[in-house]
Amino acid sequence: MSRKTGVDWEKKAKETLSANAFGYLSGGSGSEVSLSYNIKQFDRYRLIPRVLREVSLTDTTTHLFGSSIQAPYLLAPIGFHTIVHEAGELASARAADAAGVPFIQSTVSSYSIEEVSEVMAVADHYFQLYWPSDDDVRESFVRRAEAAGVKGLVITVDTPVLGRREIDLSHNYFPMDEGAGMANFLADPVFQARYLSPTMDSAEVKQKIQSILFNPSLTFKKVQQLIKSTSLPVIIKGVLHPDDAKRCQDIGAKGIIVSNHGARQLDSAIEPLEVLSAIREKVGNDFPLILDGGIRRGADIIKSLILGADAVLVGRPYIYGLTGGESGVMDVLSTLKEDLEINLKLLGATSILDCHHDHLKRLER
Ligand SMILES: Cc1cc2nc3c(=O)[nH]c(=O)nc-3n(C[C@H](O)[C@H](O)[C@H](O)COP(=O)(O)O)c2cc1C
Ligand SMILES: O=C(O)C(=O)c1ccccc1
Repeated sequence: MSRKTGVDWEKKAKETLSANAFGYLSGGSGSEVSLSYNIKQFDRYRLIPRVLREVSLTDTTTHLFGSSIQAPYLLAPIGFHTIVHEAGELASARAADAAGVPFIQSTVSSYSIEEVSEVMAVADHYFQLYWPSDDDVRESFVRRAEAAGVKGLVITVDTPVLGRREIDLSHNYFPMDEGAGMANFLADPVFQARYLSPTMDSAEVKQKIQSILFNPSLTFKKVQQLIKSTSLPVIIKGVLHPDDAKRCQDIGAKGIIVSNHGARQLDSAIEPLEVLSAIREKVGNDFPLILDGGIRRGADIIKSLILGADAVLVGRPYIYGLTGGESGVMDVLSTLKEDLEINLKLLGATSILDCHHDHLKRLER
């Protein structure tokens, strides 16, 4: 990835983190075709500005799931933040809170749902669920998220198994080996009672977590049952086919995240922007769609919004920023906001609602 937001946090991450940790963060699956196309997807479109529009004031705020957010992006769920900085998710969540944009906490976070929820005062806190293959642990995670007051559940469905990431295989690296990503399990009463014993060493604990982390037998039906059983809105992450998007809508999901998991799951998975319009057409105008993968600049956000997204997720840029702790993440978020504001003005728009199809052209080549 060659594009940067503000300070070159990617370079800083590469220089300061171990090759193993940086490889894990930056890498994709298989031949990494999707990884490069996630960045290039935005270049197939050009923006057509309109002039003389009085753009001295620009408003980047929008509404998502009933909340006002300061800019149309959220921090993507990323596991294992303490491999980057000891303050981990607490720093990222505080930075999101300061920027007034939501933070989506991963199941494999290094601080628990309860600890992250404590540090978020203003912005929305979402919990991303990797559906454990043990139903009682899953149930316990959902009840804890409800009790902690999270805004919604994000269920990731593109990970029945982990994608094959050659960089990690070549390093024999798994971030849990650094003690990261286990907090939600270690703090869970059901997990503790069922899987932990005082004589266990850390290798055994990790093995227990990994043995239940993913669930290849998940179906629409099971997700529908969960939707019915919780008071929280459920958003489904990792959908790329319009018919799947429609099924998510039909089973009661409140929105979906159009995503190829930052090109880390299916090798050669299609770029999210390529399927966005068809998904929007299928689900209608009133169903929230969030796009992620390769968002690096304000113009990428504008193109996503024009093609049908209500908001986007930002992944790697902020996790690289976390090498500078909370202020590093804040720097990434404020640079992105500034870039979005400047580009809205240059487009001739005073708000994100002003971004329309007549501002966009898809290139033939
Ligand atoms: C290091 C890393 C860890 C990730 N961990 C998770 C995770 O725990 N849960 C999840 O749903 N997605 C996870 N993702 C995927 C992101 O939520 C998001 O889809 C992706 O990073 C977006 O692409 P971008 O990094 O190009 O912005 C992870 C991505 C990265 C880079
Ligand atoms: O790295 C990832 O993308 C990811 O989602 C993950 C989750 C759990 C274990 C390992 C990787």
